[in-house]
Amino acid sequence: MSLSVGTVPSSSAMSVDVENHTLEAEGLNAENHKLKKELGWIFAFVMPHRASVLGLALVSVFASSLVLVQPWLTKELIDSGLLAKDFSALTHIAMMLLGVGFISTLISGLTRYWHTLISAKILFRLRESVYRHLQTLSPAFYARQRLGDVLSRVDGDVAEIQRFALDGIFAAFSGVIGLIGSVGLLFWLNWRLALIALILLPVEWLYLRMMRPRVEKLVRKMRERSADLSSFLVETLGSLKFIQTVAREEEEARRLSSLNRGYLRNLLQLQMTEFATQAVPSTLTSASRALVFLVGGYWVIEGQMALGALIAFSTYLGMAVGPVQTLLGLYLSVSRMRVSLSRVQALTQATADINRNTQREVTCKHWQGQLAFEDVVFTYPGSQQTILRGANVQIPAGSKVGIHGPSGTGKTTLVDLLLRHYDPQQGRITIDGYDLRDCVLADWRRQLAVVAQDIVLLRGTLAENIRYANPAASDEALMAAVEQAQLTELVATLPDGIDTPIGERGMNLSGGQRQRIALARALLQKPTVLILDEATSAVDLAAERQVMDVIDRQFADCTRLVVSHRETPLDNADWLLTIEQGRIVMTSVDGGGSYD
Ligand SMILES: Nc1ncnc2c1ncn2[C@@H]1O[C@H](COP(=O)(O)OP(=O)(O)OP(=O)(O)O)[C@@H](O)[C@H]1O
Repeated sequence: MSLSVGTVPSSSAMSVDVENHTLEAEGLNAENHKLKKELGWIFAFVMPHRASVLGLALVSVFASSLVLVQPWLTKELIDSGLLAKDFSALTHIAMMLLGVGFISTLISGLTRYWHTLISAKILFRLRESVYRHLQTLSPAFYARQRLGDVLSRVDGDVAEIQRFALDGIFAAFSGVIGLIGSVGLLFWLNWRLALIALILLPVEWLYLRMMRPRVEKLVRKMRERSADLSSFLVETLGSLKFIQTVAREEEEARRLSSLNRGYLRNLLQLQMTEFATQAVPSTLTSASRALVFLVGGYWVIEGQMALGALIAFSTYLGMAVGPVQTLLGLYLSVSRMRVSLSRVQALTQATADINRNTQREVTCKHWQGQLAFEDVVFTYPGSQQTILRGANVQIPAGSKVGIHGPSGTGKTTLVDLLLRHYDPQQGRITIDGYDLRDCVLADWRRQLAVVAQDIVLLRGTLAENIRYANPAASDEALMAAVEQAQLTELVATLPDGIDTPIGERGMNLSGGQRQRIALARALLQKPTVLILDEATSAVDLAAERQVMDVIDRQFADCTRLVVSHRETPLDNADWLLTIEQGRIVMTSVDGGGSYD
């Protein structure tokens, strides 16, 4: 697997720091050709919305052009109103100015809504694409990569890109046009008219004060939504191996879409409230401008004020300040966006350890459960240590195989190869004679139930957790699984029975209870192959005996692979399997022979 975002050994703070610098340096050192590639990548997400983006750009050009109408109105005001000494024309043009201000405000509200909608859609498409990619990566990626860092890229950096798309590009658009329009109109200021222009300022200030708590409330709500999103990502990405095992990637991606929709609703609400907060002051500014023309125009007619001063004042008031500030702010946004773009794209360049696309697409639903390793050679990507060196074994369907032996010989590696978290470099692993690489991945993984030492429980009710690998299971099947896994007593003690939320990661349950939940889940899944990987190591011998009795009884028809250092789980095994110097040795418990 190649990963360009760097790796972080968890034990050393110093190396974490070094890795962070490497990550940042990579983002900052993005050269021109890289930027081109990155922009090309982002363009793919913009393309589906090209018609909206084009429409939005045109509306923005129109809105910016409206600003330029004002000098023209000024000219009309001088020629037709002041020089002609026509007070009614003067009033008429002042009303037109007010109208232009009003239309501009309306258009900017519309474009803000439109900007938010389009940029959010692009952002979510981008985020969902990155998330789907992360779902395909193997456990080795998450063992090397800090989850928080992944999260900050998927969340914060993607948001930074959106912020740029939302505020930056279109602000630059109107800023440049506004600046070009206003450059020729900068003249002198008139202090008396300035006072008149500022007369509505206290009203604007009072209004902003009134609106502030409302905006704050919405921003807080927004942050909570954002925290929900982060929690979802941390929870599911942290449990991805399990989610892959039960082939629920699609459902998780859909949950993300639904969170995104909630986020979008809040985002639009916030944006519109912020818009309303700014719209009133800006309308009042337009009114001030009209007042300036009325009073200033009157003074000019009365000979109390120079005509040039009035023109300079009005144009300065309307156009000079905003665009310059916008463009300066944009300068900083571009560099922030560039770093974020490169950080996000680096995630998508991490490649999976297996090829998910099969040539033959074997989808048989009625596996017998005969497993075979044929000349399997396997080394972890990036590792020097070869774990399997030409391993051969045939595991008969429906047999119970105890896998034991010294630590670190590769027992868990065998399980991960069966689950296709990795593929062997040489040889093949088969189910009923079919190469696992020819089976549809999700189909194959649904045939395997794994009960490991760390039981994965997700936020939700007990019933939802038991149903996780088989959400379509009937209530009767669910209750039967509960009974077979000896969970009836626990269900009776819970306040809402099987519908009681069991909390994040099942914190309030004992090891034995968690194990039984995992068993009930496996029972409901009706697997072809059951894998127990040190599943009972956290409970005492009596509980272990009980759990193993349930397993031997309820999964008698499944091919059972039991990885354990203890003896009880291996009782009643048909075969015992060990890995010795990269080769698999399997001996019959009856002394009937061995397989190497
Ligand atoms: N992602 C990985 N990258 C590189 N090496 C790994 C990785 N995972 C495991 N290993 C190494 O592969 C070897 C076999 O590990 P594995 O977990 O399969 O052993 P095990 O027999 O299950 O051990 P235990 O009995 O302690 O659970 C070990 O030396 C381990 O350090």
